[in-house]
Amino acid sequence: MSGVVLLRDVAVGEGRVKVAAPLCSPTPEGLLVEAGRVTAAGVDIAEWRADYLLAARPGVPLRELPAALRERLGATPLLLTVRSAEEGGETTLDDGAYAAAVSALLDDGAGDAVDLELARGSVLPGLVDRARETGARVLVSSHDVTGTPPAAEMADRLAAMAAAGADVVKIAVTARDPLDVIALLEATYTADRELDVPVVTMAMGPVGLVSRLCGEVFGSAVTFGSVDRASAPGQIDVARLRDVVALVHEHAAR
Ligand SMILES: O=C1C[C@@](O)(C(=O)O)C[C@@H](O)[C@@H]1O
Repeated sequence: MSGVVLLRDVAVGEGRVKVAAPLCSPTPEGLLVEAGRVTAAGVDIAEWRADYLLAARPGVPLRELPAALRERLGATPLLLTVRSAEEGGETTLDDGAYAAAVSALLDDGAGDAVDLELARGSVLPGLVDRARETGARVLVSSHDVTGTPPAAEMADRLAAMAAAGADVVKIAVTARDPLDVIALLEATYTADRELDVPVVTMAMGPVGLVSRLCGEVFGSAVTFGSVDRASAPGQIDVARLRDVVALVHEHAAR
């Protein structure tokens, strides 16, 4: 049975599914405004999708920004993410440049947790160590922007993330058919029973929306919605998402 990970005061893997929303602005000024709006919207976790800024301003040092973002977010935990183009993000960095970008942001104190892509195999162990040194919790992730692998393959991938040292494991796939969503939910259920870390899953796209609502029943600990701007297909407004997640917690939890 999955464990619980504390991000500031937010217990991931316990009780109601936690609602996360991305900060996607490509400018520091825009990010600070977005951080204020996301916090005011009452999300449980803010995800800084730093790939938008890194792609718009390659090589620009960001030293004061993480601290300013932190201050703007108050008690809301911050998940740092540099998402690669192959996984639905904006950056086209080779493994070395990806590791350098993530490490620099970690060193500047940019995250209570950091998202590290499983596919970054060769630099992943070093980044896991670096995150631990900075006190950030490690979420290892995998995104399929074209389709949905078989349930067993998704469950294996989630297990590989846990074996790589993840505190939280996460998979996002693209659903083209309701059976894709069923496969994702089966993998979620299996991983939640077999792993001792919180599991986070979602099916992207309109068919996948239902997977963002029912996580507590199948064993997914976090769902992603949007405040101003979606970072993936199928995200809905966090206010409505929070209501549904609370409804499930109240009436339909396992
Ligand atoms: O991994 C995820 C989940 C996500 O892809 C989604 O489908 O909501 C959105 C991303 O910002 C985040 O990093």
